[in-house]
Amino acid sequence: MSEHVPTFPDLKDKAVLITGGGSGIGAALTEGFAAQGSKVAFIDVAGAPSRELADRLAGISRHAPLFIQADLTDLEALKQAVAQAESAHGPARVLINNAALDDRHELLEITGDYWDANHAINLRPVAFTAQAVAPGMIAAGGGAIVNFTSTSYMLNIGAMPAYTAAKAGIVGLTKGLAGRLGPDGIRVNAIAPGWVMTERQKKLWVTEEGLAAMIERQCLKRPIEPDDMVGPCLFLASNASAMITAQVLIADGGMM
Ligand SMILES: NC(=O)c1ccc[n+]([C@@H]2O[C@H](COP(=O)([O-])OP(=O)(O)OC[C@H]3O[C@@H](n4cnc5c(N)ncnc54)[C@H](O)[C@@H]3O)[C@@H](O)[C@H]2O)c1
Repeated sequence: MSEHVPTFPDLKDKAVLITGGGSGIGAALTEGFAAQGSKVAFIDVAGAPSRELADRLAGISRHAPLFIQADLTDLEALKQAVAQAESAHGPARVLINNAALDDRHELLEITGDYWDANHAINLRPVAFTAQAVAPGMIAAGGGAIVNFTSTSYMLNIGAMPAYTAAKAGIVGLTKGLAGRLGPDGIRVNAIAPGWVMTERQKKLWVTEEGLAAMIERQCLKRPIEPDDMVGPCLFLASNASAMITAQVLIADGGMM
């Protein structure tokens, strides 16, 4: 974990639920909240990397993170996963909507079914995880929700229209949820990362030239790592951001 991440005392022993927390940025967040002493539960469809992460963190965390295997495109499974987290740790006081699938797709080839399946992971779970968590969070006295959007939707990228539409939708949803849940003491914000060097990105899309071109456009001249998302997310989850809601925090090394 990066040494530049401070401690947020209010996150200690707090129930935190993270979607897609088994790999990529989500794994860094799982580790980051566990390092704060939070009671972390994470939902992920991928069993092997998630179990490996949970096992590794169990020995070094104040609370062993709880891995719940579920497919978030299945709304019943999503609800059951949230209920399982709640019965283990109590109502979530922090929800991080991080899971996504950034498959590339061609506008001229996509079907209605593809579009729906894409939004079933990239947009719908943000709403329905918030819906499932909200009653417990409200009863517990409030909390914070952080949704992961992306700078990709602001960059006119042509290679993934359903994904970027979903990511733009998350911004609208963030503001709608903030308006609806603010009176109940729940803050809702979004983080828009730039291009983050996860294992998936490196395996599928990162090339030396592509990365160099991105860094050329950033003010800060180094690649963005998953750990770089931890500090902004802890900040928006903690009381340090007590009067911040309905906002999008761009974490892209200064490209936008
Ligand atoms: N990596 C980037 O460059 C980048 C840039 C901008 C925004 N983001 C956003 O940050 C977030 C994390 O991205 P990432 O790059 O770490 O993604 P990733 O693909 O590396 O990890 C996503 C996680 O979500 C899980 N997941 C996928 N489908 C699921 C499903 N149906 N049910 C449950 N879990 C599922 C995966 O198993 C995985 O653990 C996403 O919201 C993404 O849109 C990433």
